[in-house]
Amino acid sequence: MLKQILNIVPKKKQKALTFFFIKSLLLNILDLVSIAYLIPIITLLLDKEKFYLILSKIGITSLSISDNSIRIVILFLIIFYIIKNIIYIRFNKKFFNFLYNLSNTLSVRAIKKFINKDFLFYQKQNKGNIINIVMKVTGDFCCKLLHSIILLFCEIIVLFIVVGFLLYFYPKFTLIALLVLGLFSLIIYYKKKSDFNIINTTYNESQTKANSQLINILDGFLEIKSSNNEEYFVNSFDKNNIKLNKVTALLVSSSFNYSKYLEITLIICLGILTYFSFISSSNANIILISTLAALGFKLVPSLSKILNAITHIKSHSYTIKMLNDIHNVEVQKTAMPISEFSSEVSLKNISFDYSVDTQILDTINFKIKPGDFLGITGVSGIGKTTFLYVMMGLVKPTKGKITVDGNLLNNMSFLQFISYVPQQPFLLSGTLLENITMGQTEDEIDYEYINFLFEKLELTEIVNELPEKYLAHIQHDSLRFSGGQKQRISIVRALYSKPKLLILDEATNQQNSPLELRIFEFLKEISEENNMAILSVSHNDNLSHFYSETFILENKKLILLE
Ligand SMILES: Nc1ncnc2c1ncn2[C@@H]1O[C@H](COP(=O)(O)OP(=O)(O)OP(=O)(O)O)[C@@H](O)[C@H]1O
Repeated sequence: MLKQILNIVPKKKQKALTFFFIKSLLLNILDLVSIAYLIPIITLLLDKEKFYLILSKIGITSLSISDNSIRIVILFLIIFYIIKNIIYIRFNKKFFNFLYNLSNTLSVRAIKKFINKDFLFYQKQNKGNIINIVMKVTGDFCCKLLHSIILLFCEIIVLFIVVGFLLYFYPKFTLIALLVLGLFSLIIYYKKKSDFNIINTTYNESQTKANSQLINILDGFLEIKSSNNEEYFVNSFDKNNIKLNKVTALLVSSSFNYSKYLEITLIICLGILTYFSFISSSNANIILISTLAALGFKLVPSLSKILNAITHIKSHSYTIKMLNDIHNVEVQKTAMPISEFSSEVSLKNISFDYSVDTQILDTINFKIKPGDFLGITGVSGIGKTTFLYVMMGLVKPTKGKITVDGNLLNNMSFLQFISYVPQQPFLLSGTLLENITMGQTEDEIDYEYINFLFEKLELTEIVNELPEKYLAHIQHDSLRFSGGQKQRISIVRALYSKPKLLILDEATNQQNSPLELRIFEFLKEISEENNMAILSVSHNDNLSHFYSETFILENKKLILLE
């Protein structure tokens, strides 16, 4: 298990983790030392005479302690405690800062892994699961699992020291206490074992399901409304969310209650000890009682921390499996410096299937050159979008090769000189401007060109009506813009990056006919001016006069229409 955990923690952070472990251990030992100091002081304060008597028994006879020295010792003790606690506070601050920082590093890796994987991987992903990994699993792994493992090791070492000390001075009592506490811990462990498994599996499964149900509700608002069955969707969310909250309650209450169970056990031990007076020398009793009282301060929290740590480790072990391959970020490298697309993109004998028994494209040959305006048509579901995915470098053809300006495309990655406008326009959550400029800084933004494109796509009036203009905030899937307006905003976004090849996948099908024609007029104009190629997939025959060549996709083949 430790090996798997270390595989998840980046190498650079492993060193820091070891450092925090050592520091935590030293602080725990310092804590113990502070308690060891407390024992003679309590004894001294309770009964000075007996303290001398005990000292004489261990051979110290010449020591005389004045009230003044006691005051100094107490002052020293107070200062020692304050310093120790300040060091502890600073350590905790740094340690949690480190753990949450590590959690963030892992979340970013998880996102990178998602965004850098190939398109087919992306299509298969359950968004609820991705959100779970990025927002919860990484946090649970660092702040619950890793933290608990470090605590567990430190506390076990401290416990060994305490038990060793007790065994040396009070073997009989310690053995009985060990027996009672050991038995108690075993009972607790077996009683809670099934709970740990339930918590672990519930966190593993129900969080993803609850997230998915929530996404359904957020994204499917209108669909759910029209089904008139809101109750069903809320209940589906509730069913998983309640499971999560139940196990969290179990986990939190266990954490709180361990120390209470331990206190009961300790009190019983102390009671038995006092009642039967295990040791013959009455002088030593006061030392023993004060030792136990002082150790009780350390022992109870220490044991309670151990039980807590075990609970958290067992309950969050699911995170290891989920983050197992987090570092396998396959950044999709381009096999060649992406060519400028100065002469042609060529597809030779391309075949493609999503699975063995469903071939979509069969031995297709196709070429597009700068300045071309080509059209593709074909019945619904025949594979037009799939063909575009292959052409853009998003999915790897099963057979055949793609070349750009004669250079073979080896590794699949989105070809940078292409802008793609999909059937369903997607507006990001952000301002209208951010939706166009897609991450450009203020200095880089070409407002003049944006104004020009908005004008040509007949969006200027719409923007002018918005109080915040280009800075109007959009929620994704917002109904603030109509379907047609969203499509036009998507076309502006695609053109703004000045692509060499514009791919339109039924990108204007929500426009009224005259507007669609005007958009195509403009596209033809801009294509001629900038030598930009356009490949348009559409069912609309009225657009065919814009194309120099029209193809039809049928029976898995791309055929040129004469
Ligand atoms: N990721 C995928 N896994 C398996 N099959 C898929 C996948 N994506 C698409 N398909 C299937 O491939 C076929 C072609 O789909 P595609 O979207 O390319 O058709 P299309 O011609 O663009 O359709 P439309 O005109 O309706 O948009 C469909 O039968 C579809 O179900």
